[in-house]
Amino acid sequence: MGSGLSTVGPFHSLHVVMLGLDSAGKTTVLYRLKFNEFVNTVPTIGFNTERVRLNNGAARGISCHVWDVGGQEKLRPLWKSYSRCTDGIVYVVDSVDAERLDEAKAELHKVARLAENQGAPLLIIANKQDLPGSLPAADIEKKLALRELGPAAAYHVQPACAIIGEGLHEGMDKLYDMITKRRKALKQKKKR
Ligand SMILES: Nc1nc2c(ncn2[C@@H]2O[C@H](COP(=O)(O)OP(=O)(O)OP(=O)(O)O)[C@@H](O)[C@H]2O)c(=O)[nH]1
Ligand SMILES: [Mg+2]
Repeated sequence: MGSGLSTVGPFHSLHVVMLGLDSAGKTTVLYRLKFNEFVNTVPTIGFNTERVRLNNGAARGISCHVWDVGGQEKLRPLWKSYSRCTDGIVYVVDSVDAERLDEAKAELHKVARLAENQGAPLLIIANKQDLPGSLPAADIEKKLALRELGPAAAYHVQPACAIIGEGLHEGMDKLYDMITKRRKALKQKKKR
């Protein structure tokens, strides 16, 4: 896994873990980012991992090692070990599954509050925006109570559709930006 403080530059790789409830769309996101095409998925038992080349904004050309961990309830105890020392966390939410947003919130807060994840930038992917009745990003932000993660928590909520790939690279660019800002801040702190 990543050092959490690895040098970010064109010749270095980011390590990111992707979490979220079962069927949120994590594996669809992973293969969309990797192959730029829709891949029909089956529920993940264990994890998938791919190196992805980012292609948007300042993140263009950066290689990102993404770990996609199964979201079924029995697999969630694994999240802790996969998120340890990661550069950032991608949390995928099904924007039409309003009934399970409380559950999504509880699982997210559990992971974000782990001591080793304190300060790890968080990209929320508000997925399935193509479906009627999908909640907008602002509603997802409220329902997940992201502000309760504390004033220092860096996060961004990105509306997306993993089926066609809309919003994914924009979101990863935002995550990259948060990761580089955090790195700079930590460096400054060390100097003092
Ligand atoms: N309409 C729509 N369906 C999507 C989207 N993203 C994923 N899906 C569908 O949602 C279902 C679940 O997707 P997965 O990627 O397997 O979900 P997952 O989060 O990896 O699930 P687990 O592996 O069980 O944790 C699949 O049928 C996908 O095709 C989207 O943006 N829009
Ligand atoms: Mg999966």
